[in-house]
Amino acid sequence: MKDELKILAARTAVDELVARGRIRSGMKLGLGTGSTAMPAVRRIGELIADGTLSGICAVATSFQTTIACENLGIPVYSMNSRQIGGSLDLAIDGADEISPEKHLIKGGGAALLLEKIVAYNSAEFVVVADGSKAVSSLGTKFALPVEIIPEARISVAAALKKLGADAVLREGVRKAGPVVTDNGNLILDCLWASPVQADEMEYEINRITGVVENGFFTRILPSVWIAREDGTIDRR
Ligand SMILES: O=C[C@H](O)[C@H](O)[C@H](O)COP(=O)(O)O
Repeated sequence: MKDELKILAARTAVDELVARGRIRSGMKLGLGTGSTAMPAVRRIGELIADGTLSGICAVATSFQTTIACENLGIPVYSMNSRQIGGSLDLAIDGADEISPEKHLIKGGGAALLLEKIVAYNSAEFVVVADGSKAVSSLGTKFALPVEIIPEARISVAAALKKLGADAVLREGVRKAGPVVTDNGNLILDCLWASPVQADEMEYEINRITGVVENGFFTRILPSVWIAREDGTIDRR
């Protein structure tokens, strides 16, 4: 059921954005990571294949999405390429949690760094999700991913403790040892005993030496498509 809702949110968002001209031929698009972003990527691939969209230049936010784009025939470029020039027209992605003020937690798939570079350098940011992602507050349920330089594992965990967070090193699944991100870093997953002010915490965590990025996304206001269990779409 949840998978169907993810597909519904993703496809509805892409189709409405195309119908309203917010996704157009020739655009530079950021493509997110994860099980909800993927059907959006697939839909964009279909619209390229049937000729509805042409001249799309995409930036993928992970190896997973890069491989999907290769399979779907979506042209992928680096943010630094001449075609992209460091900024995008629109980025579309999933989220792990969405607060009422549309602050996000992202990075459940450890792709937060490139996702944030892409989102924060896009003129428009679109988030697609199933209803389970809409929450009343952030910090106490889904652990905030923090990408760190491996050598700073202990010192960053201690600094996060001073910010009230219990930080746990993310372990690999079907791999001995920790998760290593696409950028060669580690992930600390952080939980607080009570809800946190995400915009302040996004800033404070990134001041810790050895932190590369954290999964709070508060500095760009996304347009959100959430598929509810009854099959309706909540647009925020
Ligand atoms: O690192 C992964 C990303 O931030 C994902 O967009 C996020 O974890 C949501 O993933 P999913 O749509 O699979 O729940």
